Amino acid sequence: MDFQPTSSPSNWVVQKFGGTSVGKFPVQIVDDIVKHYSKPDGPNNNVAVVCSARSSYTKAEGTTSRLLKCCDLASQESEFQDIIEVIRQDHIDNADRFILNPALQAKLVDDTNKELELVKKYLNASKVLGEVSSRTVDLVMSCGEKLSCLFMTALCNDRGCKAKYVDLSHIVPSDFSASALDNSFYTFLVQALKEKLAPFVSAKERIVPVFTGFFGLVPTGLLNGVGRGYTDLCAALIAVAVNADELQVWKEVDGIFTADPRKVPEARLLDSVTPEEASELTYYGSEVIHPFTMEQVIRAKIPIRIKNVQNPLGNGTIIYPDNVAKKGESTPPHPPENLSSSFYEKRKRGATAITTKNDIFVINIHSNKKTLSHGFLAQIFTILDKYKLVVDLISTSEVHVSMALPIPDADSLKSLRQAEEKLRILGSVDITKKLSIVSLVGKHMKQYIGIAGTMFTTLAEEGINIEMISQGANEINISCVINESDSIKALQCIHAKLLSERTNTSNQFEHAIDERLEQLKRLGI
Ligand SMILES: Nc1ncnc2c1ncn2[C@@H]1O[C@H](COP(=O)(O)OP(=O)(O)O)[C@@H](O)[C@H]1O
Ligand SMILES: N[C@@H](CC(=O)OP(=O)(O)O)C(=O)O
Repeated sequence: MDFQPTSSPSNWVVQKFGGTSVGKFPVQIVDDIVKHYSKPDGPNNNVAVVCSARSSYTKAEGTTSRLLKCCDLASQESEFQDIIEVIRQDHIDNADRFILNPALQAKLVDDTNKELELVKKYLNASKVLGEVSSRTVDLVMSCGEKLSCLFMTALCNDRGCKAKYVDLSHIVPSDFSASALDNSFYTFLVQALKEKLAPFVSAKERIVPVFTGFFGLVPTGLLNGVGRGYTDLCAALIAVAVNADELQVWKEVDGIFTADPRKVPEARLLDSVTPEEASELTYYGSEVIHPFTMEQVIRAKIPIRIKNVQNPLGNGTIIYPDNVAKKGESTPPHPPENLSSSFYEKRKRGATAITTKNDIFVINIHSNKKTLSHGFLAQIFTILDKYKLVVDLISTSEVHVSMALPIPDADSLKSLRQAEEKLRILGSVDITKKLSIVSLVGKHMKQYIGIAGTMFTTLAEEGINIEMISQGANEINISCVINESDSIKALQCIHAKLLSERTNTSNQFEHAIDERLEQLKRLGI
């Protein structure tokens, strides 16, 4: 993929707002963030906004989840109207509450009703067929981002910040022939987004484009191909298209912490993490940023900054590789260096963060030796693939396989039970539920001896039983599976041993000595 970014500043920042932020803090987003970043006596940037569908409280009860529930109901030929009414009422109450200008408010209510009528049409057609295609799911899902962005555009204009709604739900033409989400598809999207941005880039007057954080009907279906959290990827592609100086992902936390601050009050805010670390944290339970986001922006040398909507002046956390030059710099840092911490600061911490993921089941399969071991693994994965079951961790010997799988809902449990029946043909199967994965993540852990040992000894000292152990092939993740009821205790005790401020301070002596020894070595003493 060749985006050919220029190294000079473009004076554009792309700001992505998640669903719960739009739901809870819309006025702060407009007044303290969008207006602030674009004002002449402030950072004076051109701002492009990208929003996800609104959630008043949690993502699980948000608009996207509700729309997906409607798709489920339609596919079972059941009634979905009540949920559409809940979505309508929620958005209309919101318009009443926040939009003061009567004309803007009336237009917003009208646009909201029109979008929901369209969704009802798609769902009614699917209900008759008793089947909802992935294309229909995408069309229905896009309504969430449309409603949210219609509202945010109206709110910006209502509060004196000129903004224009940009609907991306048809950016991929229906006859587009790509069969996969590959580089050529992303190149096509970036080009199409450049065209959408062009009028804003060339405009004499500053107008904030508000992009629906939904980029159309992608080849494999957005939900299958990208999954929930797709707005991060959409924002990344917009950042690449405008060659932004920074992609800002605004959340309800100050940035990325050494652990979920809700579960570990001593968790520390990190200045910077690498894209690999951010991906691992997201895969293993800390929903930081969608893993597909990073590749797009980092190729174009655009740093990603995670920031808090409630604390806009905080520095946040930067996601950027520690061995790649930034936009505007010709050479990468040497020795490899995080953006704001020194080499020794980074070495000192070893592990970067810890995370847990609940709703895990472990399947143990002991081969009946009727197939050779290579056939044994191949058959297991064919069965799991058939039931769309994802394996988070695996540990194997020639005749025994243990796998940790996320089973977060009734549908995946049903698939697991169906797969179990087939797996029994291969050998004895036992399944343990209510487990949790604990993952210690850190790009620099491999330079240390004894981190895994400390992690597992700490769990043993707390009387926490380990069900399974696995170290990721990329060497930035050491994981184990424990009882879900122990997960908070495990997080807190490992954090205290390997990640707390106190641990780092006590390590300072050790590293001061290390540093001195290296100096002496350099001097040949
Ligand atoms: N290591 C971590 N650093 C920061 N937040 C974390 C971490 N692990 C888990 N979290 C949780 O992830 C959530 C992400 O922020 P939130 O604004 O709720 O997301 P969204 O933008 O998807 O709405 C926070 O509630 C936070 O408690
Ligand atoms: N609205 C979509 C896309 C998204 O990215 O959401 P959020 O930015 O709130 O995580 C979802 O719920 O998955």
